[in-house]
Amino acid sequence: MSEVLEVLEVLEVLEVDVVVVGGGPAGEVAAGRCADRGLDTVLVEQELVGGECSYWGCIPSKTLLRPGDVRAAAARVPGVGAGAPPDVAAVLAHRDAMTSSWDDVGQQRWLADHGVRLLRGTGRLAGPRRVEVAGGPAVTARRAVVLATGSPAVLPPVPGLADVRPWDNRSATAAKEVPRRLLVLGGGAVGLELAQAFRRLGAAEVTLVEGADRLLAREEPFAGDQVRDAFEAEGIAVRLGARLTAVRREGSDGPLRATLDTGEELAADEVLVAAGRRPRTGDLGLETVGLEPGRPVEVDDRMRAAGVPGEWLYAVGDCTGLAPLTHMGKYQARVAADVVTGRDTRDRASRDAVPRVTFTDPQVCAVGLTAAQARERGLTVRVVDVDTGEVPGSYVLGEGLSGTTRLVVDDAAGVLVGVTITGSGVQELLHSATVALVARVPLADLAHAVPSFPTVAEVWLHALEAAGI
Ligand SMILES: Cc1cc2nc3c(=O)[nH]c(=O)nc-3n(C[C@H](O)[C@H](O)[C@H](O)COP(=O)(O)OP(=O)(O)OC[C@H]3O[C@@H](n4cnc5c(N)ncnc54)[C@H](O)[C@@H]3O)c2cc1C
Ligand SMILES: NC(=O)c1ccc[n+]([C@@H]2O[C@H](COP(=O)([O-])OP(=O)(O)OC[C@H]3O[C@@H](n4cnc5c(N)ncnc54)[C@H](O)[C@@H]3O)[C@@H](O)[C@H]2O)c1
Repeated sequence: MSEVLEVLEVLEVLEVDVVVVGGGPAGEVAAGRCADRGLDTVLVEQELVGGECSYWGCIPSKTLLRPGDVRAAAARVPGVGAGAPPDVAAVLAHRDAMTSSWDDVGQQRWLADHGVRLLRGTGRLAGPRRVEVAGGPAVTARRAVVLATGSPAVLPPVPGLADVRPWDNRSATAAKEVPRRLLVLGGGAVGLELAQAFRRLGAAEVTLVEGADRLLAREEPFAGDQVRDAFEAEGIAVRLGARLTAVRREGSDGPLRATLDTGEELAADEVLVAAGRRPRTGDLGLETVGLEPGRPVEVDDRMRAAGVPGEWLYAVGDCTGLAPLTHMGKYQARVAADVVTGRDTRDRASRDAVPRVTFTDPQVCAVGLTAAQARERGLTVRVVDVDTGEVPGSYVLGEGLSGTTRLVVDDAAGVLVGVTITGSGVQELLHSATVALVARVPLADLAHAVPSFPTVAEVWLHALEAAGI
């Protein structure tokens, strides 16, 4: 691998079939699939191959949540109990192992195994089909350039916030210790997962501030309500419809003092900003191909950038602004690579069939549209709700498990357009809903997909019965 890099670095101009800019999950998959199909492919990455997900996103956050999840699950089983509090040093050491201590040698090996050449540096478009790499060669793509530059965290313009060394997802997921008092700004997936992870790892005070009037504002309203109830029950304070108006730190290393627009004053040791993401397209040379820097790269259903003639520019993952999730970026990358390699594939999922799991306890799993989103699109839908906990499969997992399973039914078409499942440890149930939705399985046929006894999947039986099937 290093030999290849050295060769690439001495060349000033390189011509290949495909250049992928950004080696997160989306870029890696795009590059790997193009190379697997025989295209000469270069991947340009300025930091670590593996991107946000592997080092500061999905993997460390799920690793930090896992000890609390296991203890909560054990606490629900009579005669077992939660056991001793987690050994934080061991948990953090495991997190380090799961992120390969922020070293991408394993990912480099993966690229090499697939025949992808890695070019380390910042890539920038320089007109059609051309990518300049800072400190390296300019690369011309005979067939395609794929943008996969991801998204950094947004820092809201709260007076004082930028000066108090706020945590973002990177500082939080790479934390060396658990703060005693943590203030979390934002009640989306990042804020919720990390608030619960740190609380369950021993943070004495966690306060979460959300500007909207509910948590997980894009999901069914009951989902955010159930998470809030669970958070408050385990000592996480939740402030809804509230905004930070000022933050300051006492001395250079002292505690934080935050003021909310409600007048409430909060003290904390760290503040985690989890207020959303923006596409990393500000300094990517988009203007050299007629696109606006800083905006999401809009794509069609072949993942081709809209408004760029010649069908050579593609975008996948968070930088498209479509569905900022690893699995969706990887899906879009498979579509893009298929199109680049001459297959007739279109994106059928990124707008209407996005599966999503917020890994809190209770988890919030959803695919497709909420009832409100379906109605906004002019669909006439019916909502069917049943209790996720009221099945024998749930009783045997432990006591007190509850949640809601909601089907959003389009009766005219006889299919589901949305499913939400809340409950503890229900993540693996979601894919059954995704299959039903994407394949547009008629509701009448779903009655013949028999869930095993005693599994939580029997909630499908109850839901279909409630739907009159
Ligand atoms: C705390 C947290 C938890 C998350 N948990 C989940 C989860 O459980 N499940 C899930 O599906 N999603 C999760 N996500 C979202 C997920 O991390 C992102 O959707 C995913 O990483 C996006 O992949 P990507 O390849 O588009 O971009 P990224 O992962 O951001 O990768 C982009 C890469 O491009 C590189 N790059 C950028 N610009 C350039 C340039 N000009 N030249 C060269 N290289 C460049 C960057 O260095 C980076 O490596 C989480 C996010 C966060 C913050
Ligand atoms: N489990 C998962 O799959 C997972 C986990 C983490 C992140 N992600 C992905 O990453 C994306 C980004 O997550 P996120 O949680 O950072 O963003 P988000 O957009 O989902 O949520 C941000 C929240 O912060 C609130 N907010 C913004 N500015 C605020 C302010 N000044 N004061 C108070 N509240 C404010 C917003 O109302 C919103 O509810 C998500 O959309 C998701 O796709 C996924």
